[in-house]
Amino acid sequence: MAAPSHPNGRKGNLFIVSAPSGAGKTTLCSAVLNHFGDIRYSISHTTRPPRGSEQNGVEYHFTTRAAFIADIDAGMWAEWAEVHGNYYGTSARVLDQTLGDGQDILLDIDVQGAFQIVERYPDAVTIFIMPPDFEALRSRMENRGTDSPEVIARRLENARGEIARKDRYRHIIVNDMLKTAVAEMIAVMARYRQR
Ligand SMILES: Nc1nc2c(ncn2[C@@H]2O[C@H](COP(=O)(O)OP(=O)(O)O)[C@@H](O)[C@H]2O)c(=O)[nH]1
Ligand SMILES: Nc1ncnc2c1ncn2[C@@H]1O[C@H](COP(=O)(O)OP(=O)(O)O)[C@@H](O)[C@H]1O
Repeated sequence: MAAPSHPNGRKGNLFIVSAPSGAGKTTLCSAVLNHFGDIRYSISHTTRPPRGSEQNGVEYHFTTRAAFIADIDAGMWAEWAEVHGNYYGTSARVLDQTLGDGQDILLDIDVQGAFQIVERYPDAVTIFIMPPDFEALRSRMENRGTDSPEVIARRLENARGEIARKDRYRHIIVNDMLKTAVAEMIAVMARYRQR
């Protein structure tokens, strides 16, 4: 049997990052994961189609609505939600195994999913990424060039509701200058990792 990666049998840290679409969450998470090098990224399952160069099993596990719903009934999800018209979910098995091995893990999930995880794992460290202003969200999504105008409009509409719930997060980071936001997020996470 493989030895647990943490010698004290301590559980891993569970970091949750949420943000309205276009705030820069994906960019920030990949910078932070690169920096630490030993934090696992939780690959969600989704019914949304792949965009740009996304690959199955890398950014997401892409699945069908029928398969996703069957997995709800089978109790496979630690949390799941419908976001911008698609289903997204986190595997309970992967999450419990990772934390049990003493391995830190980062979840990039929406506000509904974040609250479900906090119910189930009260020690979860929640981080909300804010854009500097609403206009930045629009221009970042437009510049990213991966979504249709209809998809962008829907995501902008949903952003207000997501931002309205930001105060339930332990940490709020404004992603104005990318470098500053990355440094801030690293500092927040490093504090928990030292405990
Ligand atoms: N509840 C939940 N939300 C997720 C999960 N994976 C991704 N999301 C959220 O779904 C939303 C849309 O993600 P995505 O389609 O990748 O677009 P993005 O907003 O541009 O990153 C974002 O708020 C993600 O944080 C998941 O497993 N569960
Ligand atoms: N601080 C920033 N300043 C300007 N552009 C940014 C910043 N952070 C991210 N971006 C850009 O904004 C777009 C959306 O970022 P992304 O990380 O995909 O957001 P999200 O995952 O939150 O939807 C990308 O094209 C990204 O390069």
